[in-house]
Amino acid sequence: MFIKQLKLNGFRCYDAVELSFQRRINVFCGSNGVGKTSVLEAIYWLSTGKSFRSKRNKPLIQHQQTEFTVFSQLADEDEHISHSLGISFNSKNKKQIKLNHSHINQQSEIAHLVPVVSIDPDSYLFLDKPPQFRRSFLDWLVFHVKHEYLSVWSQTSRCQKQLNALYKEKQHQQLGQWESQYLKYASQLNHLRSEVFTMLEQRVHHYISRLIPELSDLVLTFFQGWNKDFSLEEVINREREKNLMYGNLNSGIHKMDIKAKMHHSLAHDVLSRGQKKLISITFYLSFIDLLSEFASHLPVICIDDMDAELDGDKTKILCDFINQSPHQVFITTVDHKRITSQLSDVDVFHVKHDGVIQTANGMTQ
Ligand SMILES: Nc1ncnc2c1ncn2[C@@H]1O[C@H](COP(=O)(O)OP(=O)(O)OP(=O)(O)O)[C@@H](O)[C@H]1O
Repeated sequence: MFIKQLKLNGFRCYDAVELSFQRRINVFCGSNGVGKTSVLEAIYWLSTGKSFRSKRNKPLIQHQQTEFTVFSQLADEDEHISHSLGISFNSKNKKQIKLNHSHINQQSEIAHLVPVVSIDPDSYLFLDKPPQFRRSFLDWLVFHVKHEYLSVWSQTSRCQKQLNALYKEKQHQQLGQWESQYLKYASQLNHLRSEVFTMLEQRVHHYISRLIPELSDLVLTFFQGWNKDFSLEEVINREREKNLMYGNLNSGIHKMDIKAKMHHSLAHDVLSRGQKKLISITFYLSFIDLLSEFASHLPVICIDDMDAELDGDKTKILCDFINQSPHQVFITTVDHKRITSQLSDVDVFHVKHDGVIQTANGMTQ
């Protein structure tokens, strides 16, 4: 599945724009602030219903407008249009998803149909971000790799909410029942996460040895959210008084993290910014590999500001990965010549001010 056509109305700086894409590599270039990232953001939004750079959706609505629409035609490998997908969002926070003219309630259905992986300036801070960021990253991967994830995750968070309410209200009677429900689902979720982490870890090491062999000593660990010397049941029993005192569950799967260490120090504290960016990229390349292997459809890849801060050799390795991959890829860059000379099968889009996009053959969209 790939994105053959994209129409944006009232999205960020785009009043109305219609773009046709080719199956492989599409590069958006232009000066700062002209709207390159916004195109990638729209593609990511289409799949996830979220922006990769804004926590809220309202800032995506063009100033002076009350709603935006992102519409796309999806094609199969033979380039035949197989789905038309339109998602609109308005200033009253109402989202409408239409797939082949039928209303869809669950964004997760679209995420399965057209998975999109975004590698953007936030992704490059993978090691510096708070644990929540790495947790979402791993959970997003588990969602695609393990089909039972969504139901286990929603049961776990339902039990956790209930438990937190009981701890807060100091309701001892029902605690045992909800703690054992929580334990059941949290253990399942922990198992799914730890299996996917092991797959991820193997691939990250593979990419580190290719991209940054000097960092091959990096040690990754899966922190499940509680002391590994005890079972979750033991921890919950030991911490019950504390949980009641603070009014919430202290340890559990909501504290999960991926820790990276170099020579016994946190990688975040000892690596250079460029090295941290490269390590981050290895996580995302591994993510793409696993999605390609397990998801029902090949993921579309968006890479924002691709070559910023990468030296020539590293940019070349990344270009080689893209050339060899079967994915549809969208890239933004300020100076396209540096990367397009190393990529094959590329369409270049020149993004100008005022939402005007020019294709290589001179057509203005
Ligand atoms: N809701 C909105 N309505 C109208 N314009 C907006 C809105 N949100 C952002 N913009 C503007 O859209 C423009 C495009 O921003 P975008 O981040 O896509 O640019 P870019 O080309 O990727 O820039 P850079 O190279 O600096 O990353 C910016 O000028 C921004 O101020």
